[in-house]
Amino acid sequence: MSEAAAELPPVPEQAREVFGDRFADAVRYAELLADAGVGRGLIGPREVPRLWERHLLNCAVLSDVVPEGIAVCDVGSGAGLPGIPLALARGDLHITLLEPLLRRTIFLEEIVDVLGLDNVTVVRGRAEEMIGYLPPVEVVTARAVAPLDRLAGWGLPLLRPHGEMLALKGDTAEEELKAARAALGRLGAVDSCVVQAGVGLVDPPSTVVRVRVGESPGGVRAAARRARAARANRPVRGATRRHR
Ligand SMILES: C[S@@+](CC[C@H](N)C(=O)[O-])C[C@H]1O[C@@H](n2cnc3c(N)ncnc32)[C@H](O)[C@@H]1O
Repeated sequence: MSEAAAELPPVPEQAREVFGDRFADAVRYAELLADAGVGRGLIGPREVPRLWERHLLNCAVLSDVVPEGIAVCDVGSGAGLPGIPLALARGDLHITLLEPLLRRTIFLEEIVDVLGLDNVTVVRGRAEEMIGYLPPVEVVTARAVAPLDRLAGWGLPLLRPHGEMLALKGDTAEEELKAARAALGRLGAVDSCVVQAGVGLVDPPSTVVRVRVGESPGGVRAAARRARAARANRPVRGATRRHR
């Protein structure tokens, strides 16, 4: 065990409730993050003592606001947050982990294999280049990827009509939403608000900016044109991999 992995705190009681029959896999994921994740520079060693509260549980409780049996795209998944905890908590979802950096997608592929996550696909690429290339999804998730207006420019065009983007944000969520409202409108958002997830389960609850698009997510055609041009100059790297 690495020095960082030795810092892993005891598993909190709520983890059993949140992860249900995938509890043991969630523990394994925490261990892999603390060990290989830190060793390969995908997560800071200082995060290890708070891996459960601040990362695994905080992300898994997104489950509260995700409908059943739908397709989700986690934009800028990094070491798998929030996509992996969500996939563990919710075997009914089909989750694509979208991440541009090769060493991160390699780690994600390994995690998917080790945990036997047959509801997860790893795709290497930048969100703005995937518009019109990835099948549209009902929900886009993201944490710590970009300010809300930029994130919306990448995430909303990946949605189906009436889909939602769920962005995990901190204390500045209301402020960010206020500042981004005009941009969201131009991108076809018809509703946006800040909600709490995991109330009574995690303390503090996770703060989620929820942005819903209408019948036709605005700017999709133009964004798809830009994405096609970007892909033509820089072909999509790596393969889309479906785990069954
Ligand atoms: C600060 S990390 C956050 C990772 C993870 N979501 C988390 O919360 O730990 C931001 C991630 O977004 C990815 N990223 C940056 N620009 C992106 C883009 N245009 N499309 C998709 N992912 C992007 C980066 O490669 C990186 O893995």
